[in-house]
Amino acid sequence: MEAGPDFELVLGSASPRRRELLAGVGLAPPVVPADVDESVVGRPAPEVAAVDIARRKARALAASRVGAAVVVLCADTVVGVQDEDGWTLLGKPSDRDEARRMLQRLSGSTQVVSTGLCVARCSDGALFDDVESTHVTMRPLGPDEIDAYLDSGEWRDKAGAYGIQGRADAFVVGLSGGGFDNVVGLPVERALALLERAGYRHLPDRVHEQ
Ligand SMILES: Cc1cn([C@H]2C[C@H](O)[C@@H](COP(=O)(O)OP(=O)(O)OP(=O)(O)O)O2)c(=O)[nH]c1=O
Repeated sequence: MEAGPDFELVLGSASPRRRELLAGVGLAPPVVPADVDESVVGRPAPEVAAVDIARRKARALAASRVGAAVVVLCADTVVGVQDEDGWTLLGKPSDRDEARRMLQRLSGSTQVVSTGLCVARCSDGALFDDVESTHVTMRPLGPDEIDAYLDSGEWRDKAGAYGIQGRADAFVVGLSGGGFDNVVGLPVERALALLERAGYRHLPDRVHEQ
């Protein structure tokens, strides 16, 4: 017999992609976005920054639910490119010009897309985190192609100014080391495993079968 509280799940994210990915495995939790400072200090590796920001989101949402039988799942997706000076992290572009610069930087290179996960168990304040990283290689993009992509508007609200789940799929020539779902914003199997660690019981059956 399972012991412990029967936790309610809350998705701490405004991202429609995360909601859809969870819905794909039969989970439709209520959504409560976290509003936190997503800035990073120095030049951390993308997996470090992604977990750090996901933890900030989870802590912020747990703070108003102290002692409740609730687990809050938060995530953060960061695109990182590395050169001789270290990592440059690309978050969500603030405007079209920044989106253009990001796409020019990503053109013809391999980037690391990391999604950090953090589950806050509000009953006792425990935090559980994990991260997945996917290497994404883009072919060289011409200026006209970048302009056409910017016209589509798909760059908005997406780390690195592109969505692999849309037209930018045509830019990608290689994917390794992690999942497609991770690039879209939520490594689903990893998120389910983390929820299980936190004591959430209402997971899709296949998690328990592993
Ligand atoms: C690289 C990439 C990112 N993205 C998205 C996933 C995330 O929604 C977004 C990165 O921003 P995040 O700050 O991780 O998430 P968010 O602001 O959308 O939502 P919240 O903070 O409330 O959880 O970029 C794609 O949809 N496709 C892609 O190919």
